[in-house]
Amino acid sequence: MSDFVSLALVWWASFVGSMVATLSFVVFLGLVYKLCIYPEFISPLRNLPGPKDHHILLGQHLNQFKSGDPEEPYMAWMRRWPSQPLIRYYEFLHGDAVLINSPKVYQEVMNNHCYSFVRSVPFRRLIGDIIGEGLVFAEGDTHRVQRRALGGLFTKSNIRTYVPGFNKKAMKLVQDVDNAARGPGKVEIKHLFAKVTLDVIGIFAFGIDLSQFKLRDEFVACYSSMFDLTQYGMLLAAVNLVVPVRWLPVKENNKFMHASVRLRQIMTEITDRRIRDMQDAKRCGTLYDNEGSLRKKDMLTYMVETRYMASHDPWTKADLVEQALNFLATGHETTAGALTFALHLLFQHPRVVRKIRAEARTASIFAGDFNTNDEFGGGPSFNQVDSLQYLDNVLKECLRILPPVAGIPRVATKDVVISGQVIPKGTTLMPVPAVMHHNPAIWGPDADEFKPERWEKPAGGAIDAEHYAWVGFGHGPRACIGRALAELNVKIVLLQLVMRFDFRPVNTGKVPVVNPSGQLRPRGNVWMQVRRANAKFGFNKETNQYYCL
Ligand code: HEM
Repeated sequence: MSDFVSLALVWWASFVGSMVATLSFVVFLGLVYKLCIYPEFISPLRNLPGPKDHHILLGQHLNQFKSGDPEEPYMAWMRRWPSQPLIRYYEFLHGDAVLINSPKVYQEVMNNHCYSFVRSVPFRRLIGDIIGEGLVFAEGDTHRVQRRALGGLFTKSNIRTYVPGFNKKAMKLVQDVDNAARGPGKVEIKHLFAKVTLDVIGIFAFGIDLSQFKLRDEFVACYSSMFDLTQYGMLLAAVNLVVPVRWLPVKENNKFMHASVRLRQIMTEITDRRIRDMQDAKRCGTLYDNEGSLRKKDMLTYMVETRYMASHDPWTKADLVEQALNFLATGHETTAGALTFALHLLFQHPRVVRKIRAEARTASIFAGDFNTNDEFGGGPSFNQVDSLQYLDNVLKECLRILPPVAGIPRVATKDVVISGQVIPKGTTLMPVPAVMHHNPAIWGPDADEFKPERWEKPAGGAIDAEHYAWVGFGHGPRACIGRALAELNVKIVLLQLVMRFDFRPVNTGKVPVVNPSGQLRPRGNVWMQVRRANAKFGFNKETNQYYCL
């Protein structure tokens, strides 16, 4: 009997041993195929140009993390192959990825074949907890339905109705900056802009003055915990792109998850209260005005009425919370980034500042002494802001030089042919706005220079023809839904500040940014010296325009 048992044990051990050996051999063969044979000899992308300095397992993830800037490696590849529309690189375990490097490819991916691609898993891991499961992560038909449901809120004609509220918030900002101008003479703009853009989103999306309820400061603190990462926090975020590690009980993760939970708590409270108030108002017959329109016009009220209270296919309360979080994050972070980079850039180009002031003066937007008799009144009207062509060019140029969105990767859900090239299912396509915006093959040898005048080219010039070369707000069915709101907000705030103050960056040159990140977020504070402007205006009778000295 004991002989039989030991025989059986020996047999079992050798069986397990040979199974392990076979399995290891199969895994080894699989890895050889995945890491060498498929990418080098079989992948339809094998003949595309691209960098070869990747890590054998981590692909370009390691170089991207080490570069210290979410755009830097892509920019280097664009500079090396400026005329190649597609540049191939590797992700984790030699997963195929392609950088979009021409307006035509951008158009085909983001417009013509938009729904053949979905957001990538690493991108969802990077920001999903922060921005919520709303429109940004909806796919296919769900995306089409949500976009249709919300699109009407973002039209220019609706946005213009918010101008008085936005002006009020911009004036509050002016007061804060003026306190700094009369006091320490310097001001930290990143957090100041985060506050004003949150205030604006509060009015537009929730019909609430967030600053009054002290919610704004709590939101700023939550976003700061999630975005302003320490070196170790950035390392965790980078590892999390490849393997999920948010569950690890370390300080950085706890801080991140605490902020994520708190954001949802606050938003759930706001949504709960709004639903209750609207149900009460409906019972009392006060939900609508005499014309049958909702009395409150903000986005949350609209979503509760049209989607939560809908009899057909309603959204749940959790859906509303995720959508609201989506707009809170996408709306304020990008706009605050745009403002921070624009102000920093503008005041390194005094000539541009003078032209903005002269144009505003010509459009009768005056900067008076706001402590006594403020000629701005409540601020410029929508039509006044809309008429400022030079300011519009400046904004386009700011967003060209420093686009706040660093890049949102897509993954092909089936084989797609783009620009004659087969893109196999599962390939990551990477649109990086800065890559499109700095390519000398598209913009010419002065691609890196800040020149708002380049937008004055007559219609039909190179830039018009290359519509998809400027992608600050994206294009196609997934283009930025908040563009009109963002442009108006940035222009109003910039005008108010540029007309009243002279700034000077404490540190000139490139602002260091957080990495990894889907957006360009300054790392640390951004300080500017500030004093009240003493701009002098003159009037040119020949051109019938003001000029600024
Ligand atoms: C200067 C400020 C802004 C910039 C530069 C910007 C840029 C962008 C870009 C480039 C995209 C397209 C991303 C892609 O490739 O898929 C996008 C999408 C989006 N943006 Fe903005 N954005 C700004 C402000 C806003 C504002 C104010 C809101 C809302 C209040 C907003 C809401 C969204 C949403 C929801 C999407 C996803 C749209 C979809 O997938 O259908 N953004 N934004």
